[in-house]
Amino acid sequence: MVTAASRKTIQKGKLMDFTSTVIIPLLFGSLGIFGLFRLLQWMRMRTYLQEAVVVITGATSGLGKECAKAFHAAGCKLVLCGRDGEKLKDVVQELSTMTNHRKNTHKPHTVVFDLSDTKTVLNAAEEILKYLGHVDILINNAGISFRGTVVDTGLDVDKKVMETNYFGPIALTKALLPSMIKRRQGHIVAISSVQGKISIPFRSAYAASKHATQAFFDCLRAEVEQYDIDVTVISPGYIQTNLSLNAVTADGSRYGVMDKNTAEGQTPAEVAQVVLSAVGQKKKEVLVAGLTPSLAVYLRNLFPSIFFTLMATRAKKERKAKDS
Ligand SMILES: NC(=O)C1=CN([C@@H]2O[C@H](COP(=O)(O)OP(=O)(O)OC[C@H]3O[C@@H](n4cnc5c(N)ncnc54)[C@H](OP(=O)(O)O)[C@@H]3O)[C@@H](O)[C@H]2O)C=CC1
Ligand SMILES: CCCCCCCCCCCCCCCC(=O)OCC(=O)COP(=O)(O)O
Repeated sequence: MVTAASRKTIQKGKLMDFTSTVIIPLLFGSLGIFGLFRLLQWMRMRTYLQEAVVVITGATSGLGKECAKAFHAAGCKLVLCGRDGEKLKDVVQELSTMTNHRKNTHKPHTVVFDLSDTKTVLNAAEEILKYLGHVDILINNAGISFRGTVVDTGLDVDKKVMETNYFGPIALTKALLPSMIKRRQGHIVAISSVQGKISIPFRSAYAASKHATQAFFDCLRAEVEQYDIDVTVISPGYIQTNLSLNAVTADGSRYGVMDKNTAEGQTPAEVAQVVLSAVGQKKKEVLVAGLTPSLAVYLRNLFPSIFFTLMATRAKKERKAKDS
């Protein structure tokens, strides 16, 4: 006779059998497949980056310097670009003392030029190609920010920000592109910003330059896919760098303030790892930001009028705080 208690024991036994024969193998199988997938991804990325010629602009500080460390440790042949030769030498020296990397690293080459001066940009591209023969990955990182109202800002300031953040990087990209097309190989990276996707008050020149960056490199991606050239646009939120200190103001002077948002942002080393992995995985675009900036991007696209109202309120509040 089958009692209620023995029926329960049979059911429990069946459940245990099911768990040990189906659920557990399935779980371990999935973990195994996931692990294998990650391992293959890592190996592909390692092969892609090892020995790759990587040009990084704005390598003297902040995100550019951390990218230099990350790509150097990955075995890339670096070309570090900046305005200040001495600062670049210091970065090279710092890289040579790095110990936590694999053995096959390379001493970086340095190129000094000002991105806001197109002629020097073109000379630099020529020098890079002459010295290394080709470029595998170009990381357009250098940039400056801006603080000021539209009404008080001279056009020369708008132009300066556009020259540094937009015309300089696109000039360098255009100068290196033909050799990439010829080789049917290359990867162009643009360090944009969340402000390439949303515009916030008192950042007109900066947000405009980053929107232009986003648009240009999106067009480029579509045009060069046929030559097997990749384009990655990275849009970070706040990073703990000198960006706000070095920002230019309405009258052209240096802002010189470390903003709270900047000081509380992600570390440049964290963001550099995201850049490395995005490049290694040939991602088309990556938003690297906290919850509020990420939500702001969605809000701008899904409910623009709410976003515009919030920005107008923010502008009034900031203006009031400044005036008082
Ligand atoms: N920090 C942040 O919160 C965020 C930064 N970004 C972007 O990250 C990128 C790197 O900035 P970040 O590291 O934060 O700031 P930093 O000010 O620390 O670094 C900027 C770099 O750009 C270089 N640079 C500036 N102007 C020129 C120029 N005319 N010619 C050549 N190089 C120049 C600087 O060189 P020098 O040492 O000579 O001044 C420096 O190496 C920028 O494109 C920025 O817009 C994006 C989102 C957020
Ligand atoms: C559904 C709820 C949505 C809530 C959204 C609220 C919107 C609030 C506005 C948030 C604005 C975020 C701005 C982020 C800007 C940013 O991360 O910029 C990165 C930079 O490039 C920094 O440069 P800066 O010179 O401005 O320091």
